[in-house]
Amino acid sequence: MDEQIQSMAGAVKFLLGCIGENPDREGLLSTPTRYAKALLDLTVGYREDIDTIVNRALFDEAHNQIVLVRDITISSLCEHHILPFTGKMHIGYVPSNKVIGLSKLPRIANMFARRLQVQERLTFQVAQAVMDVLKAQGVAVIMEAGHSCMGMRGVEKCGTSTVTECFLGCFEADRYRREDFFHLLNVGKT
Ligand SMILES: Nc1nc2c(ncn2[C@@H]2O[C@H](COP(=O)(O)OP(=O)(O)OP(=O)(O)O)[C@@H](O)[C@H]2O)c(=O)[nH]1
Ligand SMILES: [Zn+2]
Repeated sequence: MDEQIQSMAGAVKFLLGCIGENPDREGLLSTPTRYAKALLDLTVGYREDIDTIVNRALFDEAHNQIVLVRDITISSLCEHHILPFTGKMHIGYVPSNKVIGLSKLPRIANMFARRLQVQERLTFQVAQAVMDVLKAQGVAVIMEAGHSCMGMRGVEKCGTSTVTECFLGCFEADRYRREDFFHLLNVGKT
C-alpha cells in the first residue's frame, strides 16, 4: 500500500479508537484506508494546476456581453471542522476578445472546492482565477451553500444557506453590469 495512505490510515484508526470504536471489528477493517483515499480525493485541488485544467481551451471571439454558467454544483470541506459544505455556484464573465470552454468554469471551481476552504475564499479564488486566465473585462461569482457544521452539529440549524459574492473588473465598477448579471441568473427560472 502507498506509504502516504498507510500513514493516513493509521491516524484514522487512532481516531476510531478515540471515539470508543473498535477499529479491528469487521465492518471497520477497511475504513481507515477508505477514508484516507476519500480525503485525498476531496483535497485533490492542492495537487492540480490551472493550466492543465484549462487545457488551452480559450477561443478568440468578439463577444463582449455576459457569459454565465449557472447552477454549478459544489462540494467542499470547511477548514474549521473538515465537514462538507455543498451548494451551487454561478460564474459569469464579460470577455475581452477571448472566451473559455464552458466546462472549464466548473472545472476551475472544482479545483478550488477540492481543498479545505471557507466559502468566502472559495468564491474569491474562483473569480480571481477566471479573471487571471481570461484577462476578462469582469468576472462575477455567486455561491449559495449549506454548511453541515452548522446543520449536523454546533448550532444545529439545518436548512440555513450562506450566500457569498465576488465581483471583479466591470462588475465591481458598474452596477448596471451587476444588474444584468442578476437578471441573467433568473432567466427561464420563473
Ligand atoms: N466565515 C465562514 N465561517 C465558517 C465557514 N465554515 C465554517 N465556518 C464557521 O467557523 C466558525 C468556527 O468557530 P469556532 O467557535 O472556532 O468553532 P466551534 O466552537 O466549533 O463553533 P460552532 O460552529 O459555533 O459550534 C463557526 O462559526 C463556523 O460556522 C465558512 O465557509 N466561512
Ligand atoms: Zn465548519
